Parts: sequence; C-alpha cells; structure tokens
Amino acid sequence: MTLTLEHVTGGYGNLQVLKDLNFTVADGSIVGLIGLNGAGKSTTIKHIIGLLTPQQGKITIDDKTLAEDPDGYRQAIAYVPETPVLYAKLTLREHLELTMMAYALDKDAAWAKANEMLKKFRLDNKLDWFPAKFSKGMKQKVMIVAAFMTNAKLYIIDEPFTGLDPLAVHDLLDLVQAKKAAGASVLMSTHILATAQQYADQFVLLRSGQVRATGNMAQLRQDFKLADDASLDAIYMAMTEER
Ligand SMILES: Nc1ncnc2c1ncn2[C@@H]1O[C@H](COP(=O)(O)OP(=O)(O)OP(=O)(O)O)[C@@H](O)[C@H]1O
Repeated sequence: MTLTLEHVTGGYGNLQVLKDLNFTVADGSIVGLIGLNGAGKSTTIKHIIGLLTPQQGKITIDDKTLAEDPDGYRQAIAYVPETPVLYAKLTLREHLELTMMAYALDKDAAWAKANEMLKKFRLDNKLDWFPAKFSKGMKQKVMIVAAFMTNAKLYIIDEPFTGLDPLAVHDLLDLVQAKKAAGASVLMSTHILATAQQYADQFVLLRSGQVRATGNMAQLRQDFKLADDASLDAIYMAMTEER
C-alpha cells in the first residue's frame, strides 16, 4: 500500500489551511506527522480519511482516489481519532461488531484478535458496558481495538499518546510495530517527539499548513544543518526558529 498526497490544498469551506502538500507513506513504514499546534496535522488526516475533500490536488491509495474506489479506499484505512467517538447506546461488544460489519471481517478471526487486545487493555470483562461508564483512556482503547482488529493496510492515528497510561502507550506501540511487521503502514500524528524518533522510519514536518521537510532522521539533520546526533526535538526547535 502506498498513500500519496500530490499538491493537496484544502481546508474548511473557503478557508485554506493546507497549501500544496506533497508526501508519501510507503509500504511497511511508520511515518510521524509532526508540527506545532494548528500546523494542520488533523486537517491533513481529515483529508486523507475523506472527511474533507481537497480543494486542489489529489490523494491516492495505491493510485486510486476515494472517488475512484470508495469501498477499496475506505477499507484500506483504519483510523484512531484524537478524541474518541463512541455511540452512547451501543455497548463495547456492539461497537466491535459494528466495525466487523463495516470492514466485512470474518467474525471469528476478528474476535480472536479483539479478545487478545481487550485482555491486554484490561477491557475483556467490560464487553457489556456502555461508553458512559468508560474513562477517557478506556474510550481511546476501544477505538484502538476497533481499528487494530481490521485488516487495514494503513493505520492513521491522531495524537494517540495523550490520554493513555504509560502501560497502554507501550501496548499501543507494540500493536503499531506488529502491524508494520505484517506489512501495513502507519501514519501517526504526535507531539511526543522522543517516542516518534524511536518508532517512526520517516517524518513529515508541517509548518503553517505546508510541508517544511520530509525524510528520515539523517535526512532531516542534513536539511536543518544539524549534528549527526541531533534529536527530533532539536530538529523541531530548529524548524520553529526559522522564519
Ligand atoms: N473545523 C474547523 N473549522 C475551521 N478551521 C479549523 C477547523 N479545525 C481546525 N481549523 C483550523 O485549521 C488549522 C489547522 O488545525 P489542525 O487542527 O489541523 O492543527 P493540528 O496541527 O492538528 O494542531 P494540534 O496540534 O493543536 O492538534 C488551524 O488554524 C485551525 O484553527
């Protein structure tokens, strides 16, 4: 699977937020989407998942846009939003069943994967709970289980670490790496730069709705004329100090 953004300009109604974005997420890679508050990370993700439509340019998954192959495009993506979105009247079990239907998953195989994750996240005895009883982190875990039990080729995770306890962060990173090992790709927006540096293969640095830089750590260090051991944090600070 390759996700490609070509000359993507977009935003909300007439408001332009993203300006001429170009980047790719290649097969089997973890890509960190990095930038200041308001740089356009969530807006970029909303365009990729089809919640917003580019004003110009195009977004393709394996050369097909959402309009060209709506089912293929949607089923290729699993998305974990920044703020969990759960239905008040559905139990945890029903949420997972809904995802299984939406992705046309084999129920037995999907439940096997889900049960393993539910146990890990200590939600296995809460299948009949309604969202009102869940804490913020528990809601986030439900979204993670729903996304990671699919057979999507691209996992998009918007700021995953803020509401999770350190054990859950660890478990989520294990899931991310397992998906990568199985050949899937991951696009992850985050402000936790040390974790991004440790886990991501490539980075997209956004500034004011534009791509300031892309590449691996070595390429970014060169781009920003920093030392060979400069951290992602140092690169980030260098970006914010540019005019
Ligand atoms: N629903 C909306 N309507 C209009 N403008 C919006 C909307 N959501 C975001 N914006 C604007 O788009 C720009 C980019 O916001 P976005 O949420 O993509 O940033 P972000 O990089 O994800 O930031 P953060 O790190 O704070 O999550 C900001 O200027 C913001 O004000």
